[in-house]
Amino acid sequence: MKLLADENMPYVQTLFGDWAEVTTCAGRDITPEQLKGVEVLLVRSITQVNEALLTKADSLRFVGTATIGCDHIDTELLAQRNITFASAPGCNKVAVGDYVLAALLTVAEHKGWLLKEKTIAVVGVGNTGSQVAERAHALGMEVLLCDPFKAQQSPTGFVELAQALTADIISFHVPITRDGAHPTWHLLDEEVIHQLHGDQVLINACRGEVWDNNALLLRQQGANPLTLVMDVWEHEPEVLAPLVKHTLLATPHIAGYSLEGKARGTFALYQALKTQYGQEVMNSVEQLLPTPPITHITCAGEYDQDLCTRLVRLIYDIKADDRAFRAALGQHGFFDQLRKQYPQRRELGSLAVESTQIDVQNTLHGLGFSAQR
Ligand SMILES: NC(=O)c1ccc[n+]([C@@H]2O[C@H](COP(=O)([O-])OP(=O)(O)OC[C@H]3O[C@@H](n4cnc5c(N)ncnc54)[C@H](O)[C@@H]3O)[C@@H](O)[C@H]2O)c1
Ligand SMILES: O=C(O)[C@H](O)[C@H](O)COP(=O)(O)O
Repeated sequence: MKLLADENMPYVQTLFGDWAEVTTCAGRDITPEQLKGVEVLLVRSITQVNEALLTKADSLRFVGTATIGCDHIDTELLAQRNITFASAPGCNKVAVGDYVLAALLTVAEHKGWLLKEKTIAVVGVGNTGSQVAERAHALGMEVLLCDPFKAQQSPTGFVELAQALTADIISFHVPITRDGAHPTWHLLDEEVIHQLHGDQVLINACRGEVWDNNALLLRQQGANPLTLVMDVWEHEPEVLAPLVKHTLLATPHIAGYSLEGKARGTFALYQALKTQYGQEVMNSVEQLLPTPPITHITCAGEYDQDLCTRLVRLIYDIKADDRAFRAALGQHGFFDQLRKQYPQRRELGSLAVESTQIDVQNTLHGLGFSAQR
């Protein structure tokens, strides 16, 4: 069986190499010719799987995306052609939670804020948004949840977008949608951007098109710029370069790029594909992962935001990602290059943190660290 996979997908050879003829290539460059005779196509979010790509894909039986977002896949077309489709919901939600936590602590350091005195609005309370909300609760923040679809099912506990937009920090975790009752394309449009006040912080770790980047640039060039954390950009891999110097943190769509998150993405497709072919599956992704560089730490003393910042940076230094982005900005192909060469990043849960004080221990676990190894 011929299997073609994106080269940025770890563990493809390990999981599929014994029963498929595996070829890998750059996800943005897959051509219709390459799909001739291919039965299984495994992509990440940068491959547009549409009519144009599938013109010569006569043998294609299975398409999988090792990502949460599916906006790059024409799922109707796949259904029409009887091609099984699988994605990896939730695979990198923990990594996104880690990313936003690291961003919050860096924002707080920059602004001299105590996060427990601040309000955060989570817009989109699914897999990734819930991770962010949990960590913000553990930080002692007031958390506003905004999700009109979830609010329909359980009307208490959610706020309207207008109220969410009054929070000190607003973090976006919605899929990109252009239709329906609550489309997210340019959810943050010129009008909304204009209403925000200069002390507010915006975080986008979902899809670039949720924010109107040109309108944002205009706002940032004015008298009261916002504090911005941008992992995703309109028109990736292009970036509106002048906007970068008006961001506090800028990264190349790597919020979900923990080793665990990527491995879970490939593993979800392995399970779906093996099941389709009636084969036995390994049931845990853990056995694929190497031992993390630091596995265990004991904390003395009280919990404070500074301790939290130091512990998070031990595992994930978001400022290093930001520095690499700014250093490479403008070089040809820099965005994809940074993603391809992304260093191995582990999740906070790979570190077991112990403290003799139960409240410190509980807080650190709420932030995503493990208890015992
Ligand atoms: N930057 C990254 O590396 C990265 C990683 C993972 C996911 N993502 C993106 O983040 C998106 C969200 O991921 P997820 O796993 O949380 O998805 P999810 O489907 O679990 O949750 C999305 C939530 O958004 C809500 N929603 C939809 N439209 C809304 C609107 N107009 N206002 C408020 N809420 C709305 C939905 O009801 C749902 O609860 C993905 O679709 C993907 O595009 C990015
Ligand atoms: O939707 C997702 O899961 C994320 O956006 C994912 O992390 C993107 O990774 P990529 O497909 O760009 O490698």
